[in-house]
Amino acid sequence: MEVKARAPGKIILAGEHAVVHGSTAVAAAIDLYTYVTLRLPLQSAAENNDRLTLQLKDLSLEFSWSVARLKEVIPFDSNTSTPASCSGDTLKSIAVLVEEQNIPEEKIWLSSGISTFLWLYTSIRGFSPATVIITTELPYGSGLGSSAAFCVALTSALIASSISDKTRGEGWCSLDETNLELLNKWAFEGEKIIHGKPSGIDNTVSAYGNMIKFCSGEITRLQSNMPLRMLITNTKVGRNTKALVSGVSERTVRHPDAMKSVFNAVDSISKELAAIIQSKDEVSVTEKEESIKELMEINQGLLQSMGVSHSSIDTVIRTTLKHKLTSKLTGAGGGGCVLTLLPTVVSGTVVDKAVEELESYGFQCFTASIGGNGAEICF
Ligand SMILES: Nc1ncnc2c1ncn2[C@@H]1O[C@H](COP(=O)(O)OP(=O)(O)OP(=O)(O)O)[C@@H](O)[C@H]1O
Ligand SMILES: C[C@@](O)(CCO)CC(=O)[O-]
Ligand SMILES: [Mg+2]
Repeated sequence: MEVKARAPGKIILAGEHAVVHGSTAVAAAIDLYTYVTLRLPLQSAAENNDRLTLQLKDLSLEFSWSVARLKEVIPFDSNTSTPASCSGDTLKSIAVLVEEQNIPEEKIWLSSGISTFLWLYTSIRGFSPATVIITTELPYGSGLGSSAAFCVALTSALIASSISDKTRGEGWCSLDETNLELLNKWAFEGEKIIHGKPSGIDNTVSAYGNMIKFCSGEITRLQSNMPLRMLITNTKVGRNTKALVSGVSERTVRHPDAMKSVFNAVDSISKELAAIIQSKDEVSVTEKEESIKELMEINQGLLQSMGVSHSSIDTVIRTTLKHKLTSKLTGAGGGGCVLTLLPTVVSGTVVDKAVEELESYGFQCFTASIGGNGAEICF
């Protein structure tokens, strides 16, 4: 039997990091996906194929464990109906299984993803043999939610494999609300292994799609009433969300009052941004874009004060400003991707010039459609 699933990456328009500390944030799905194919051997062939294999196709990497080895190392404390957190001890056991795979040193950043794979797979499907094939259109560790898309696509495929009513040949279809809620909870548990202390915004927007306002786990789906075009620039500076999130927490411990004010300011920015995007007033698109530009500028300043910007991000901001375009980092920062608002009045020539200059620094620029579908499955 074969099941496929896909889940989108995301951009955060306002509120990253502060959202971990209870502020509001606004995020939208983008049309770049992570795909998972789950192949289960036929019952009769299962005894001859007793391995769990993970293929990361884009990286030409394959990892494989015998089911007997998994049973030997992972304590069986899973329960398929209620998502639970991976305990520190289980994570240590899983780390042994990951180490045995001798991941190439230059790809060692994959370890947390592979641990997450083993945790989610064995928790949801137990110790059954399978081959799981993963491909992605998202850059790894760049602020576009590659970790969340990975967790959401994987849990979608795992949950879909146990759905009895499999309507075949109908192309991509969404999951029902109950399964969406379930897979989002599992994906959040997976994100905890990768991010340490995630807010849950990335897995939620990847699971549900569209554009959302998110605050302390509460989701409001936003209906955009204006065109919103963003240029995405990948600085290609590698970074790690877990380290950046913990850096902000440490700063908050050192300066609680100052950081509280920063988080409150971000909360106001996200709420104002959500209101502008949804507003049906007579205010012109140009005026709305001017307000969004200013909010992005203030948000970037506050991200700077949280210590999560980077010289490569500053270069993108300075370069786009030369062309009168406003930018802010998106996701965890520290390098990764930067968003630049492309107002409706801006000509293609201006954008082309800005892109040419950005690419001359070795950055990669692209656009993506904003606010599309969330997780989908296909039989
Ligand atoms: N397709 C994938 N296959 C395996 N592991 C993945 C995949 N995508 C992401 N990961 C794991 O997620 C890690 C990157 O997650 P991280 O949260 O640091 O960045 P991001 O999710 O791309 O950015 P952000 O969290 O800022 O949106 C990788 O180091 C890897 O462990
Ligand atoms: C930096 C952060 O706010 C967003 C990463 O895309 C972390 C999180 O919310 O989990
Ligand atoms: Mg992430």
